[in-house]
Amino acid sequence: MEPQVRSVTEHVEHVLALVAPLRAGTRDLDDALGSVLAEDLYAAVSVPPFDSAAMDGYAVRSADLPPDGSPVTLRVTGDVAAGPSRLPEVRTGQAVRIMTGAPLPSGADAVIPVEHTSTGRFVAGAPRAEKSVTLARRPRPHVRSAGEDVRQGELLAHAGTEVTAAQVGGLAASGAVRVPVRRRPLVAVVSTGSELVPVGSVLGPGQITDSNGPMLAAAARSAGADVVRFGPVPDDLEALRRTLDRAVRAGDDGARADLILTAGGVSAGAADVVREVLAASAPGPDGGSGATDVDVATVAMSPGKPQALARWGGVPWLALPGNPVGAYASFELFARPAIDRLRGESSSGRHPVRGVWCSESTMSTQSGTPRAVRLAAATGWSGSPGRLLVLPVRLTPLPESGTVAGAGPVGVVPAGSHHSLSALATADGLALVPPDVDKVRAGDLVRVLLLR
Ligand SMILES: Nc1nc2c(c(=O)[nH]1)N[C@H]1C(S)=C(S)[C@@H](COP(=O)(O)OP(=O)(O)OC[C@H]3O[C@@H](n4cnc5c(N)ncnc54)[C@H](O)[C@@H]3O)O[C@H]1N2
Ligand code: MOO
Repeated sequence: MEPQVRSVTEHVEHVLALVAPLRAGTRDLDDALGSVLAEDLYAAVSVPPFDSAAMDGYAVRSADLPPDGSPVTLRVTGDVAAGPSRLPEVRTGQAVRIMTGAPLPSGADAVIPVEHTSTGRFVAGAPRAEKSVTLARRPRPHVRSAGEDVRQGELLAHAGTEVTAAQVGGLAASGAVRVPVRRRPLVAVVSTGSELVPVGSVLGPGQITDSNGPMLAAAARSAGADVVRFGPVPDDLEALRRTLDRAVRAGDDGARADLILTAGGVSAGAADVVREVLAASAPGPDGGSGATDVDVATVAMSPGKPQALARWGGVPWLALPGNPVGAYASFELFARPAIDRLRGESSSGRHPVRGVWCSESTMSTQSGTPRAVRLAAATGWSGSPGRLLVLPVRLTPLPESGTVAGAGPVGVVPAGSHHSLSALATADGLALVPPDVDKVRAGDLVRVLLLR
């Protein structure tokens, strides 16, 4: 099974072909935060639903106020607070006390803020004492018209976008109760390698802590997935097959996973057991699932070169390399887009790398997906000719006299080597340097995938 040599963009296409959006259902608005809308949402009611006061003050008829701005004294005939059951009417020569957000009584067409009247201010909790008020016409009526903010039937949110906290407010005000969303994908994360021990174990000779498992699980959660973690699994064919069979049924009551992510064992080593399992794609002796749609690739990126895709027991499987920075870079470039697609996010064309080659837009604003921005390099560094270099970088202030057109006040410097876990841990972003760039010079604009 010779690996296919391909670009990052080509590999993304293969990844996206492996997964399809999950079934849509509905969810209470209170539980919808972070879910992706399965349909466009329209306002069920207008906001505000009625004409209302934009200030605490007096509701008046503007026909009673002299156009030249001279003061007039009106009889105060009633109160209207926010959320009243009965509305007084404002007749000629009358004014009614009104609080911000309260419905405008019939007859009135303007609100005069209390601080611009003879009353001066309202005392919280004190009943109305004033019999009359002296006030004058103001430049603005301080009335919010019904539907001024949102009109009933107006498009509020697009299918394929993630529900944000701010959006929950708008949706609630516009009458949303249950919203059409897709469920969270269930991702099984499997670490492989006989040298690995779980977090918290005392290290024996030659052993290291499994850091990819917790890292990929956290990354998948940050992408909006539920996660079940397996391993670390030793480099043993049958142990890996058994774990993959369990991963297929990772959910509560054996519900199927939507995606399997493995880390490690995918290159050319004698103990690269993932490659071995993929090569022996028939079901195992114990009747396990077996791999189908096997696709082993050498992707033109650094780190993260060896990759494989398959299905195990029908579940899409992304086999990522073991080197921690390569595993993380692979997550951002391949696994996150796969999770986005399962969630029904309309992120195609906004992929941080596909975007580089497919459009001239400089920023991806897709919610849930780290944003790709263009920032100036504050120092120079070497590229990785023929491969996309994924380099952990830190943000740094640029010198005042920036000479680069389009550069902001912030630039980037390498956080360390592209193989260093400490560089990744301290990075603010990943610089994505295209394969045709052999040297990045100070001042060059580079695409950066922001991580925080
Ligand atoms: N002869 C060749 N050797 C290698 C090639 C190659 O093309 N020819 N490619 C190299 C590249 S590039 C990478 S990347 C690695 C990827 O190899 P694997 O995916 O098989 O990863 P492992 O060998 O299992 O591990 C690599 C490295 O990462 C450490 N690791 C693995 N899993 C974890 C984990 N869960 N937590 C922390 N660290 C982990 C592992 O100990 C190794 O040091 O292959 C190169 N070799
Ligand atoms: O692809 Mo490997 O992750 O270059 O080190």
